[in-house]
Amino acid sequence: MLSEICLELENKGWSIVDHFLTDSECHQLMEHLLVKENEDSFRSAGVSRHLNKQVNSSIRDSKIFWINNFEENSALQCYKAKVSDLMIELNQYFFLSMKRFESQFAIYERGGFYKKHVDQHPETRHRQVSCVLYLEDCKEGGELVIYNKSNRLEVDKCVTPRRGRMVVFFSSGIFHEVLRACEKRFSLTSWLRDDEQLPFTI
Ligand SMILES: O=C(O)CCC(=O)C(=O)O
Ligand SMILES: [Fe+2]
Repeated sequence: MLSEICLELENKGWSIVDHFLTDSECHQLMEHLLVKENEDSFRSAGVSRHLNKQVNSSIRDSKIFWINNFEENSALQCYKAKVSDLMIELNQYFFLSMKRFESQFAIYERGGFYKKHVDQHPETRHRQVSCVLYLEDCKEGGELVIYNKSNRLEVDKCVTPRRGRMVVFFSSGIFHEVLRACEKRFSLTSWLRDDEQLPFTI
C-alpha cells in the first residue's frame, strides 16, 4: 500500500487509499470527535494570510479541533502509527526530511465548504504532504475536488468522502477545494512537516 501511494504521488501528485483505517477504528475516532464537539472544543477554522490568522467564512466554512494527545484513544494511536510509517516511506522515496505531523478533526456542517487553495503556506513552506481521512460517508455533496498538478484549472479528480478513505497529496503543488456539504461531514487531516518546533496553528 505505501509504495503504491509513493508511485501515485510521483505520477499525479495525489493518491486515494481506501480502508486506511477499519470501520471500527473510524467509529472510535468519531466517538472521540463527538465528545470534543459536545465539550464545545471545536473552533471556526481560519485561513492564513501573511502569518496572520483570520477567520474568513467566505473562503472556508468549517470548524476544527487540533489533536494534541494521540494517547487518549487507541484508534488515534493506530492512526498515528500508520501515518508515521507513511511519512518514513515518503521520506525515503522522495528524499524528503519530514519529521512530524500536525493533525486536526474537521466538521463541515450542511452548507460548509472550503474554496480552492493549496495547503503549504508561502511564508513557511514546512507543510510537505497533506493526508485527509474521512470518518463517515457523504451520500451527496462535500466532495474534495483535486486539480491537475500542471494545470490548476483542470479538474483531475472529484473524491467522495467514504469512511476509512484517505487522500494523500503534496501540500505545495496541488490545488483542491471542498464542495458544499449536503450533510454533516467529518474528517481527520494531517500535514506532514519538515520542521521540528511546534507550529502556530491555523
Ligand atoms: O476535507 C477535505 O477534503 C480537505 C480539507 C482541506 O483542504 C484542508 O483542510 O486544507
Ligand atoms: Fe487543503
